[in-house]
Amino acid sequence: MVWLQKWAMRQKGVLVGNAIFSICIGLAIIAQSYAIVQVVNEVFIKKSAFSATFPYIAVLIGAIIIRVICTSVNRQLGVRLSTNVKKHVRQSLLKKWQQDPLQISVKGQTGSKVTMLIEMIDQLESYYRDYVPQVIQSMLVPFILLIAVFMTHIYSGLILLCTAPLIPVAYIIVGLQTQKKSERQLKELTFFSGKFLDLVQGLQTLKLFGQGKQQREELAENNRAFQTSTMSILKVAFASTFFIELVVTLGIGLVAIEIAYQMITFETMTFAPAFFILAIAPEFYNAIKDLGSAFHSGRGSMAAAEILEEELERPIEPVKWGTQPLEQQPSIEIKQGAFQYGDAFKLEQLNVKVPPNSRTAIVGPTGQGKTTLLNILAGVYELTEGHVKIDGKLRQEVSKDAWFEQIAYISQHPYLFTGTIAENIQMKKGACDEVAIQRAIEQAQLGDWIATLPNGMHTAVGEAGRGMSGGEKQRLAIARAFYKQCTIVFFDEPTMGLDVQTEQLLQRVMDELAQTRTVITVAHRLHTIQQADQILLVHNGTIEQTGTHQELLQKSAIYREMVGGERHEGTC
Ligand SMILES: Nc1ncnc2c1ncn2[C@@H]1O[C@H](COP(=O)(O)OP(=O)(O)OP(=O)(O)O)[C@@H](O)[C@H]1O
Repeated sequence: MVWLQKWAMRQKGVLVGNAIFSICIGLAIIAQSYAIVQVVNEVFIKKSAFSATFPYIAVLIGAIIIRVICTSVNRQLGVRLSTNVKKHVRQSLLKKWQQDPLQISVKGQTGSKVTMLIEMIDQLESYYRDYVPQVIQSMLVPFILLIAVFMTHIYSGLILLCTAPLIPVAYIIVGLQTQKKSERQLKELTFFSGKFLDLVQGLQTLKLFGQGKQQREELAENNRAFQTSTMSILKVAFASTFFIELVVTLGIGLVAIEIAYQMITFETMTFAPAFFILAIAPEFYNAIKDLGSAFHSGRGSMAAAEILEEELERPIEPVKWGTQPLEQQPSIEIKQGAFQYGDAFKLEQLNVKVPPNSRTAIVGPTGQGKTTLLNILAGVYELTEGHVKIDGKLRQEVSKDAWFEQIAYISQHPYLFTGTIAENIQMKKGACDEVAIQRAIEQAQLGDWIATLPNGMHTAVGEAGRGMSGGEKQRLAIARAFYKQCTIVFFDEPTMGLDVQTEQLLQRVMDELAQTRTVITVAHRLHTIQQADQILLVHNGTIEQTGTHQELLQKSAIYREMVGGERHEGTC
């Protein structure tokens, strides 16, 4: 709530406009009621000529026009408020994610991020478009009407004053009851959207593993849970509407009885003020009641706000960069480094030296932090302790652009964009340097395969590389590294899925890449490991051993075990 208000307060001009037009609405209601009362008074009580009512009819028409215009302007101001706030929240979220897009992209579901950026921010709309303008209107209009009633007849004013708070009380009770439910509903929606996107992306894998039916049932179950929580919120909302209507009817009834006593029994009131109060009373309650419908939609925004606030406040540790250029193929060094994913997993006592133009293999049992170490070296993650040096300089002194110009990163599942093979290699759309791309294709040993394609390097690859084998995708990613003329290659070697021929082909390509470049590989294959100048054995949350293949065979039992497994099974 405070977070939502904070964003609204940044739009002071719109809020002041809302207040001014709300005061105008209050005054227009008084003028409208006064004019109606005077018309009836002139025609039925005073029995005047109809022409005597003309000035009041003019006031009545004027008041109605002003009321309609002010209400419409207030709505437009609400739309402007919500558009401005949504734009600013979206910008803040993007700005936060841009602090370290690499880190953000490797963490969490893509679907959840998309839901957060689009649907969740859209859910803020009802709070700013309906709720905030209505709160301002529902505070000012009843206040103005109450003053008018008090000035006309004090006891009627007191009845309105005593019964009116019951309406907000009902809303508060409903709000408290629905808060937890709407938070749960939103979490279910986020989970549902994320899961749906994941299922669509992984449809082929699920079908191949015969998991289609089970996933369909799970999705239906999530859908039912979302439906149930929506219905339980609606139930509370309907019950509250009944209670509020009861309060309004009783309030107007009490005012009417009191006025009747004043007019008939005590004869202390004439027709005109009595009718004026009766005309104002429903307007008074309606102005407070309108808050209700806006309040319900406002509550939905609060749950979204909580999730967005949490995301915006969540600290991220962006990798720190500086401005110094890199003039040569740099060395990389980690000194006394430590890294932690929340409380879950920790790597510590990291000490690594990677000289230029050397081959480093990162090995270790599964889940020990090999990819994490590769990501630290590549500048995807920041150390929580210690420091990284590039070319002898602290990483926070080196220019980020200079670093990313030097490196290529080949992950286990390289992403291929919609576009041609050439566009995928040069990593941008449009005209390309065909000679350089052809050279990279040949170096990545993709030439024969591309020659069989109808449009050669200009053949389109489908979204996410559909239509290409795992080995072809890997080689296309390697072609990117050749084309880029990088000096350091980070490679997360695929653990499985490549046939022996493709594997040998990849090895030859990697050997060629390594001739003039620094290559740092998460290695699973004996060939890669044996070729390395140094091997980092990641185990028990640290780099347990460093050395060549022969040295590690002598020093480490776990290494001997892993390499022994490789001889039999093909991978470590
Ligand atoms: N973004 C993340 N947030 C929290 N924990 C993570 C994250 N990424 C990885 N982990 C955890 O950190 C540990 C190390 O993961 P990492 O991928 O570096 O291991 P690995 O040795 O490369 O594994 P594998 O050989 O199976 O690829 C694992 O326990 C993993 O579950």
